Amino acid sequence: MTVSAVALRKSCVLFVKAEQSSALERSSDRAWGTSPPRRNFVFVVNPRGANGRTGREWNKLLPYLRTRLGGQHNIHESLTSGPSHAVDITREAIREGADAVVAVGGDGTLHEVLNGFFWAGKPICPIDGDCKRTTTLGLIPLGTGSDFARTFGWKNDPHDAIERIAKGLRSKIDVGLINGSSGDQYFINIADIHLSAKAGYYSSKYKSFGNLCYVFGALRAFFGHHNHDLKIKVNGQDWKVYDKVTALCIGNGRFFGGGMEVVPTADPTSGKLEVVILQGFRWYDFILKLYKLYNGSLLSEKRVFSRSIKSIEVAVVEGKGDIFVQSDGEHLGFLPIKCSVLPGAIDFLM
Ligand SMILES: Nc1ncnc2c1ncn2[C@@H]1O[C@H](COP(=O)(O)OP(=O)(O)OP(=O)(O)O)[C@@H](O)[C@H]1O
Repeated sequence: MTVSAVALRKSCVLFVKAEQSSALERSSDRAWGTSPPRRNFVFVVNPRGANGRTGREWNKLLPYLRTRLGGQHNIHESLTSGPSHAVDITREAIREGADAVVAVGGDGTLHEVLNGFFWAGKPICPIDGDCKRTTTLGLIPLGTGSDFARTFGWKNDPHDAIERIAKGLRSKIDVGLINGSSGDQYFINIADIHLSAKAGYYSSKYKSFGNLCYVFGALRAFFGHHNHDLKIKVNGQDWKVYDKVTALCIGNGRFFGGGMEVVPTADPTSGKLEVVILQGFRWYDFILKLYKLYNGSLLSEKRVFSRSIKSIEVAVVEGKGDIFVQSDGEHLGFLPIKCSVLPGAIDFLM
């Protein structure tokens, strides 16, 4: 997707201006020789997230954030102007030497900020060339679903998030890399294929209904849905055919669709991804088994298969068959895809 050059220029100027003042603040810290260096935190805010709630909450939150974090941090605020803008803001911030880039919004915003940590298949380095100095990824979950935060038991509560940021605890977490029809894409939560991806595609059209968007999206995806035979290659071994696949989920995180625990064994610090394959499901199975999706017991179902992987390739067995693919709730295109884990690729503020 293209980004408005004007909007991008504006965001860069905003960051550069704040950088100049922070450089001054840093030198005065050093002159006194007492305080630790101030840290540059860039907050990438999607004002349209959660149907505009993110922007409204952020405006109320910013004065508190400045009070709580302003003593040790330079706070840089950057609002997105449209889809993909968060990718560009993040790349610019890392090149300028930001200590942390914090996504403020839902999983879509987090996904874009994550993708801003990479360029041409490699992590982005600061302009001064010091690639050992890593930028940390942070999150203030304020989206419709905010599903990645659920893996850590976090709520959509921005004050909790600010406390976590203030504590500054960091942990290395894994990232998934997908190579498909849209080129390289990184994901932090779940990549999924077929029915759930189609439901995600449609639910994005109903975000104005809040969490109900997932119900409407699922209902629309069921119309004309057929389970499909897929061939799958795990960890570079031989292709194996899985018949009547309803959905296939590759989890770094555990939840999607506004709280469905579809990959209950996923752990973003494990160095692996967990794959869950649902086979032969009919529409009424979802009604009967919906509670299992919400209480994390789906793996007890006979037609649900799960395993840990380092890499996976998925393709249709015959013909083209437009099988939807999404990652972190964002539509990515259609099969085939290759996917692998990048263990500990990101420093994350926990
Ligand atoms: N200024 C903007 N105007 C319109 N869309 C935007 C803007 N900035 C970002 N976006 C797009 O909004 C989409 C959704 O954002 P986000 O994920 O923050 O909220 P959400 O969809 O409500 O939450 P969740 O993904 O957790 O359900 C993203 O895919 C992003 O590309």
